[in-house]
Amino acid sequence: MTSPGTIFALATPQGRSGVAVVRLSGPSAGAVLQKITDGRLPPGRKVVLRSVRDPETGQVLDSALILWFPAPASFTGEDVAELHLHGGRAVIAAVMQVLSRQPGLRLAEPGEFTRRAFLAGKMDLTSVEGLADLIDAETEAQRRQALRQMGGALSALYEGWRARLLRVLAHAEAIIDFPDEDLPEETNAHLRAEVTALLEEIDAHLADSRRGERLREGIRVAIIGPANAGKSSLLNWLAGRDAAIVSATAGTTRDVIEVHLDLGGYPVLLADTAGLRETADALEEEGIRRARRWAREADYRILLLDGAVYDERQTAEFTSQENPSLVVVNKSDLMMSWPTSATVVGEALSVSVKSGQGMAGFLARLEQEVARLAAPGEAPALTRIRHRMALESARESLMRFLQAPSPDLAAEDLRLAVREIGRITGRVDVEDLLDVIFRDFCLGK
Ligand SMILES: Nc1nc2c(c(=O)[nH]1)N(C=O)[C@@H](CNc1ccc(C(=O)N[C@@H](CCC(=O)O)C(=O)O)cc1)CN2
Ligand SMILES: Nc1nc2c(ncn2[C@@H]2O[C@H](COP(=O)(O)OP(=O)(O)OP(=O)(O)O)[C@@H](O)[C@H]2O)c(=O)[nH]1
Ligand SMILES: [Mg+2]
Repeated sequence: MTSPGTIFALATPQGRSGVAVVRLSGPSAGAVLQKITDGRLPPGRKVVLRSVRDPETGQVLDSALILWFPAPASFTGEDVAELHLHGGRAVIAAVMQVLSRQPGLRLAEPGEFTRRAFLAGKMDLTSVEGLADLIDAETEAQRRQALRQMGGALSALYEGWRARLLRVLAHAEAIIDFPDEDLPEETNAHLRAEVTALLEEIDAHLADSRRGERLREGIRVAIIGPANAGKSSLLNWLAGRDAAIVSATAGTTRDVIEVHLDLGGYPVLLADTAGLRETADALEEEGIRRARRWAREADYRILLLDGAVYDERQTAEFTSQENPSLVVVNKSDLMMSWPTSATVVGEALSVSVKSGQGMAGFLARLEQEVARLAAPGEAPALTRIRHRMALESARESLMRFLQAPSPDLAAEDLRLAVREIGRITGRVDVEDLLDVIFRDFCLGK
C-alpha cells in the first residue's frame, strides 16, 4: 500500500485557523524546501522565518516558520520539513498547489507519516495505536491511557513476556539438540514453572473486565424502564440539552437515542430507550426489541421507575427481568411517601428530574460507577480486541506446551506463542495488519 517517495500533507485541520502546518517527509523534502524558500537549507531542528514562494513565478505565497529535521532524527526517521503557515484557506491552497506540482512529491495517505515512523523502527504497533487513541481522546482518562500506551507501557509489558518466552525456547531447543549432554536434571521443571508463571500474568492481564477497551470506546450506559417514567427527561438532564422528545404521552420514544457524555473524565455512551410495556403497535414493539438489545449489551443499566404510579409487583418484575445495575425511582415530587415494603426499593434512589431533588446524589453515584468500570489499574491495560485475541492464542499455545507429548512439539508450541506476542508489538511479520491499523488515522498523521 505504501510506496516510497516524498509525501506531504496538511497536519492541522482543514479550513481557516491561526496557523496551519504542512509536513513533508522523504528524500526530496530538503530539495523542495530549498526550492520554495531562498535556496538555503535551514540549520537542523531550529525554527527560521522565511518567505515561501512559487518557484515558477517567484511570487511570495506566505511568510512562514520553517523547521528542518534531517534524517534520521525526525518523527518518521526520514528527512522532514515543516511549513508553519498562516492558516488562511487561500494560503494553504496556494502552498499545497505548489507542492503537488513538484516532481516526486505526492499527497500522503491517512496515517502514512506514522506508518513510516513504524517502518523506521521509531515506534512499535502498540505505540502507534496509542498515538491514534491520543488523537481521538475526548476525555481526561482517555488521554492519560493513550499517552501511557504511546510512551511504550504496553510495549514494555509484551516485549518483556516475549523475551522471557524466548529464553524458555532457547533452553527447550538445547534439550532437543543436545539430548545426551549433561543438562541439569531440573531444567524441564524450570521451564514449566516459568511458563506457568507467565500464564498467570497473561491471565491476570486478560481478566480485566475489558476496562482498557471500555475506556477507549466509551462506557455503554442504558436507561430502561416502563413507559412515561421520565427516561428521556433523564437523558436530556444528563446531556444538558434537548436530545430526546419528552411528552406526557406514554410510548413517545421509539428509536434508541444515544448521546456522548464526559462523566468525571470518563467517556460514556448513554442511551435512552423505548418504554417497556405490552403493546399492539408494531412500531412500538420494534422499539422495545431495540431497547432490550441495547440494554443487554450495555456495561451499565439504569432502571428508571415512575414514582407517580409506583407498583411493587411491576417493580419486582422489572428488577428480575431486566438485570438492572441501578434502580432509580423518578417523580419524587408527585409521591406522597416512599414505598416501604418492596426489597428493591431499599436500594433504589429517589429522584425528581423535574424538581432536581436527589439528582446531585444520582450523578455522583453514576460517576462513581462509571469510574469503577473503566478506571485504569496499576498495570497498563489491554485496549484493543487485537491484543486480546493474540494473547488468547498465545495462552492456548502455552497451555499446549504444558501438555506436549514430546520435546519437539513443546518447542513448536513455544515458537507459536512467541510469534503471537510478537505480532502485538509488530516484531514479526505484520504486513497483513498494517492496513487495518493505519486505516483509521487522519490525513496528515
Ligand atoms: N510541529 C510538530 N509538532 C508535533 C509533532 C510534529 O511532527 N511536528 N508531533 C508528531 O507527532 C508530535 C511530537 N512528536 C515527535 C516525536 C519525535 C520527533 C523527533 O524529531 N524525533 C527524533 C529526535 C528525538 C529527540 O530529539 O529526542 C528521533 O526520534 O530521532 C518529533 C516530534 C506532537 N507535536
Ligand atoms: N412531576 C414530574 N414529572 C416528570 C418528571 N420527570 C419527567 N416527568 C414528566 O413525565 C412525562 C414523561 O416523561 P418522558 O421523559 O417523556 O418519559 P419517558 O420515560 O421517556 O417516556 P416514553 O418515551 O414514553 O417511554 C413528561 O410529561 C415529563 O415532563 C418528574 O420528576 N416529575
Ligand atoms: Mg422517552
